[in-house]
Formats: sequence, structure tokens, C-alpha cells
Amino acid sequence: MGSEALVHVLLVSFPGQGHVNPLLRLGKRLASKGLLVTFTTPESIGKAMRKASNIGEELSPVGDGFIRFEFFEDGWDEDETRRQDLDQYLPQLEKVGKVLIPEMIRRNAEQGRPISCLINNPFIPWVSDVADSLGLPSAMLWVQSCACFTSYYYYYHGLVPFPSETAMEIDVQLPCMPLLKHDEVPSFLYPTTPYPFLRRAIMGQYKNLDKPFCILMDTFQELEHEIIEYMSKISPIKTVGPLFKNPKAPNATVKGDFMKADDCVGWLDSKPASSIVYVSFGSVVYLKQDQWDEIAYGLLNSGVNFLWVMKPPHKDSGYEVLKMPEGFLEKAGDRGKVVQWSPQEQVLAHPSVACFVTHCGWNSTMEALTSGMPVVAFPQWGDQVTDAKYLVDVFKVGVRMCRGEAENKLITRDVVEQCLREATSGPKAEEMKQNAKKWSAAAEAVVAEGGSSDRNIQAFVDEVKRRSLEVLAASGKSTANGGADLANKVAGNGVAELGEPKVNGELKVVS
Ligand SMILES: O=c1c(-c2ccc(O)cc2)coc2cc(O[C@@H]3O[C@H](CO)[C@@H](O)[C@H](O)[C@H]3O)cc(O)c12
Ligand SMILES: O=c1ccn([C@@H]2O[C@H](COP(=O)(O)OP(=O)(O)O)[C@@H](O)[C@H]2O)c(=O)[nH]1
Repeated sequence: MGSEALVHVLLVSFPGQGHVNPLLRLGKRLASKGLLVTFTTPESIGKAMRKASNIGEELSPVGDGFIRFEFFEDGWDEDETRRQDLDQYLPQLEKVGKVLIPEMIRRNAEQGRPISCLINNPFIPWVSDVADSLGLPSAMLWVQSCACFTSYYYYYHGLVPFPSETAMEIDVQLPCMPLLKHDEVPSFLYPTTPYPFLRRAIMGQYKNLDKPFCILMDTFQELEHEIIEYMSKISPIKTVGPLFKNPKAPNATVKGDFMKADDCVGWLDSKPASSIVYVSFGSVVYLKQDQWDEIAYGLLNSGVNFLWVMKPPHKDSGYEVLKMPEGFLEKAGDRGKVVQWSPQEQVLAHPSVACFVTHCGWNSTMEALTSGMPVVAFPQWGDQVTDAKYLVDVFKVGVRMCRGEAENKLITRDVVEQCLREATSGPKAEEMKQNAKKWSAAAEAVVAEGGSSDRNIQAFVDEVKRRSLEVLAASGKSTANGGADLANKVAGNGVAELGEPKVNGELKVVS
């Protein structure tokens, strides 16, 4: 079957690594079920993705379908520093996206690939408005836990009291969730958060929550059973995680890394089973030098092997480049390896790795659970503090190393060493490993054919197909020229375009 005959969905991503990864993984899952998927995000990131990964101009086959990429200009110069300020960048993305995404949709229709559905991730809620204005259905991929989705939902609607200027330290009880201590609530909701722009970015999504016909979530039934059940009655959520497992197309190599991963698998291979601690704080968290030093000494003193990701800061972020303490690399010798970016999925699946010191971003959390990997939780902000609570107290696969940036406490080398020992040897380590293996088995089962996440993806694909017929029917014509019809509709000012007699063109329609 040619790709022209497939139902086509457009995935629009916010340009962050933690957003691109899950949306691209969703794209691969949808493609493997026989859809044509176009993935788009601003060109600034497109450029990095092309450089780091094997993304070409052409269509990549994935399972029964295909995935392709198109990028759009965000309207700013390559070295524009305002991109670092979300309060400026998000409105800019909205302004240009509202023009360029409809143009992209029209171009695709003209080329015989009419788009039937738009899917976005948080921070760019206007994508649903674009879909609405074109009479297209839209869906949203929530890229955090259902527990965090619920916390933000309750905050947005003012359903329970959250920490406030006058009552900073109140705990929060939400339905079907453990009591969250004041510092376990997603930290963007603290009155004192240094990142109010991220709270605004997330709340923007809630303002538009009635628009998408479906909210897909990168979590799964067993993992957050009660809260998923509860929220399903309030919101049209469908769990489709863990998205990075795709049993129908396990060899699909399309990746969305912004940086080329350093080669470290050979080094992992050379080490004994369960002997390495993997340390990574994701793509945006950046620690202070004194904390970095304590972690370095903790790693040295604990005697473990380690793979440590030390990513360079973005040039406009204002962060100082971190340094390893004097003599650290020499002392570690072949016991340790430091890289700028790792192939994390492969690392977490590697038998030499014993545990993962993580900032508890939701992608890292899901990847660890699904890989059966115990964690040492080092959350900093946002959903990370809530994820850490779940990893330690609910999923029972983690040791807690800190409570978050808001605590403003230096975690000393002794604490680091003690946590590493606890997570790698002794009864607690064994218990966590067993629990992690249980989650990994559950994750495999939900994505396997007939499992809950697989059924939800299939139901979503079926719904998109059904709605695509409606979209074509609404345009009043047969499927054969549906593309051209949509192209006219999408032009928005289609009447003007068609109405203007073109002197030298073939098109001469005067209404
Ligand atoms: O990329 C960004 C940007 C950004 C800023 C300027 C710009 O030009 C481009 C991007 C800002 O905040 C972020 C926040 C994030 O939180 C992360 O988001 C994940 C998914 O929501 C969570 O699971 C993690 O815990 C959490 O650390 C992840 C990100 O990728 C970003
Ligand atoms: O060295 C690294 C560090 C991170 N990641 C990936 O980057 C994403 C980070 O997302 P997460 O939600 O964990 O954190 P964020 O970067 O958004 O804070 C995850 O998919 C990781 O697998 C990676 O491939 N290599």
C-alpha cells in the first residue's frame, strides 16, 4: 500500500527533549498501526535532530505505516537569546505556528496527503485551536504522570487548597493519591517557584483542555490504576505507555535526540553484571558546582563503577560550565566514564547497570520502570518531586537522595555514598530490583498485543480513521478529491484564492 492511501496525522511538538521523545515515540506507535505520521517542531530543533540522528527527507517505514518530518521556522534568528525565556518564546511560537501549521496542512493536502488529526504535547495548546479552525479533530499527549495531571487539574479548578503565600507548608490530599507533603506537589505550583513561566505554560494547556477529543498519557493501567480510573470519569484520558516500547516495530531506528549520544556500550560490556551506577539529570536540570563536587566524591568513595552524563549547558542559559573536581577522572580511572549525552534507553537495558541516579523526569521514570531498573531519586523541580515520591513510596523501586531544589540543601558526599550503597547491595537493593522487575513485566504486558495500552492505541487509531471519514464527508466531496477540498478549506481565505482570476495560471474561477 502506498503512503498516500493511509490516514495521515500531524504531530506538533514543543521543542524540548522531554517533549519530543514521548511524542515521537507515540508517532512510531501510531505509524506501526498503519497510519502515516508527520512530525513537526521548530527548525531550530529540527537542525539539531538532523545532525544528531538519522532523520532524512524521506519517509521511514515503521510497522504497517510510515513516519516523516517537516520543520517550521519560529521566525527568530538562529542565535536569538529570547528563546530561553518561555514568557517570550511561547507567544512567538503561537503567533507563527498559527500561520505556518495551517500552511503545512494545506501543502500536505495539495500533495495528496490530507491530514485527519492534529496531536500536540503541553506548552503549545493553540494547536487545538488551529485544528478547530480547520474543522479537524485534535488530541493531546500528556507527557507526565497521571498523578501530576490530576494535581494540576485540581489546582487549575481550585478544587482543594494548595500551598500558598499564607499557608506555605500545607499537605495536599487528592483523590486516589497518597497524601502529598507540601514539597511533593509539582513544584511549579509553589507560590515561591522560581519558574512561574513553566506554571503558566502548563496552565495554558488546562485552559484548552476541552478542545482535544482525547488526552493520551505515557503511563499505564497497573502503574497508576486508581487515579487513572478516577480521572477517566472526568477527562477523556487514554493510557498508552510506556511509549518507548514498540513491539510491532522494535527495530525502528528513528530517534529525536538533540545531541549525538557518546559511544559507551562497549565500556558497559566490559564491566561485570550489575556493577555500574548510571547518573543523569535529563536535558534541562543543571546542578550547582558544589553539589556536583559532592556527587563526584560520593561516587569515588562508594567504590562503584559509574557512567555519568555531564551535558554542556545551552550557551544562552546563563549556567556556568561545570567542572569535575581536581584529579577526579584520574582517581576514577577505568571505574568511571563521563559522557556529554548517553543512549539512555540502551544504558538502562544493559545488564552491567545496577541502578540509576535520576532527576526523576517522567520520561526517565518510565524508562527506568520499564527497564526494571532501581533508582536513586534526585529530583529538582516541577513534576520531578512528585515522581520521586511515587518512585520511592508507591512504586517502591527507589532510594531518596534529596527532596528537591526548594529545600536548598547541599547533599553531602556521605549521603551520596550511603544512598549508592543502599541501592546497589543488601536486602533493600534486592527488594527494589524485584519490584522494578515486576513493573518491567507489567509494562511489557500492557504494550503487547491485546494489553491495555495496545488496545487504547488501537482504539485511538480506529477513532482517528472514523473521524477522517467525517472530515472528508464534511468537506462535501468524495474521498477521491478530499485532499484538494481540504486544501481549499485550509487556505482559510480559499474563496479569495479561488476567486482571484489568475492571468497566467490554469485556475480561473470567478464566483
Ligand atoms: O525544553 C524545555 C524548555 C525550553 C526553554 C526554552 C526553549 O527555547 C526551548 C525549551 C523549558 O522548560 C522545560 C522543562 C522541561 O521539564 C521537563 O519536562 C518533562 C516533560 O514534561 C518532565 O517529565 C520533566 O520532569 C521536566 O524536567 C523539559 C524541557 O524540555 C523544557
Ligand atoms: O544522556 C541522556 C540523558 C537523557 N536522555 C533522554 O532524554 C529524555 C529526558 O526526559 P526526562 O523527562 O527524563 O527529563 P527532562 O530532560 O525533560 O527534564 C529521556 O527520554 C532520556 O532517555 C538521553 O537519551 N540521554
